[in-house]
Amino acid sequence: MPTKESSLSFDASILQHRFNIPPQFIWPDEEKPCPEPPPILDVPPIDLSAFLSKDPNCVANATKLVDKACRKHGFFLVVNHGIDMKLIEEAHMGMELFFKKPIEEKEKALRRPGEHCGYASSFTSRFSEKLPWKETLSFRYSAEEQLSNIVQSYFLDKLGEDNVGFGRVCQEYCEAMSRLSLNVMELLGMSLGVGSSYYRKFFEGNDSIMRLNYYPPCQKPDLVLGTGPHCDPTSLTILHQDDVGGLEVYVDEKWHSITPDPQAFVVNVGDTFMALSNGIYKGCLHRAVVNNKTPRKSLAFFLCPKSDKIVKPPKELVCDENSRTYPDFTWPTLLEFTQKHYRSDMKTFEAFVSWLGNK
Ligand SMILES: C=C1C[C@]23C[C@H]1CC[C@H]2[C@]1(C)CCC[C@@](C)(C(=O)O)[C@H]1[C@@H]3C(=O)O
Ligand SMILES: O=C(O)CCC(=O)C(=O)O
Ligand SMILES: [Fe+2]
Repeated sequence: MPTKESSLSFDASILQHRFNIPPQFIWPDEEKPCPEPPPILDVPPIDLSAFLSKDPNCVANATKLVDKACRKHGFFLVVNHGIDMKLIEEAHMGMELFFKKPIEEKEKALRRPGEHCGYASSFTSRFSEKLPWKETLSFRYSAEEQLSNIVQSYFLDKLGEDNVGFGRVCQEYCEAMSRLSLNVMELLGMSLGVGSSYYRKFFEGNDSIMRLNYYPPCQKPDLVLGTGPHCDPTSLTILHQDDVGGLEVYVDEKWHSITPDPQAFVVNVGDTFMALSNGIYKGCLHRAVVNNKTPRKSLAFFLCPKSDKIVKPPKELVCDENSRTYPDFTWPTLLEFTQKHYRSDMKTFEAFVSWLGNK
């Protein structure tokens, strides 16, 4: 994990107008964006309220669609989710205002080496090549009662009074995402045949990560990537993208785009849930491309278990035909691996398992 300090700071307000892209941002030919717009992935929207109504036909339909999607690529859309559109719009507006602030103000929350929270501008001090064309702000959310104001306190402490209003919006947004995640965990539990409460209980006290992604325009969008190809090492990602487009998923040996739908959340399985399902459901490969005209924003809620939870599949999913696929681990160990030892990509979990074995 290269951590040498780089003199280059990704001041989006400057870089987005440059035609000569610094080489650190240029990806190798085999990883560059597709020369032509990729095909659209046909992802069936899952009606979450219908599933939660417990109507047998709705439950059967939702679990069938989720099971097929998660065995194949780990992505699905959730609609009729019950999250207030006003809250989503407030989060996007707050993000727009935050990332337009002067870099000196954003860097009050600068991510420190080895930590996952904070503001980062394309990780210039973290990686020395294939830099992502994005700014991010990441912070911790906990569903535990005694940490019920952790998000707003983070904004006040790191970014000051001016940002406390946005901190309140992010606090409410994370609470809504936590509720939504637990409902999706009921759906995944039913789809895997272990019942609606198994995974819901596992994530009740979740200790998750919220990430705001801001992708400035780039004058040479075919040379760079907003976010490089990867599987999320976390358990479940609930992502809301704006209407610009740029999220791509690797399915059937080729990249596909996910059409933006403001009424929908994109949900994807991460490596940790892959382990919780004993490899039955797959974490899937995805990335984000940028364009030369419009900034793109996405809100990514990464559901993670409490630090003391042992990640292992329920016994119902372990049998002679499907023996244990991965060793027991805790999420903080995998998180530390991604922050201090390995840059997450499409092979993170494989690298983590061998690193664990050699510890
Ligand atoms: C635990 C995490 C590490 C990353 C943020 C969350 C889940 C996704 C990971 C990430 C986005 C995968 C691509 C590489 C990465 C470095 C990035 O582009 O931001 C990853 C995040 C991280 O390590 O900060
Ligand atoms: O911005 C997007 O659409 C994808 C971002 C992503 O994959 C991530 O932050 O893990
Ligand atoms: Fe991701």
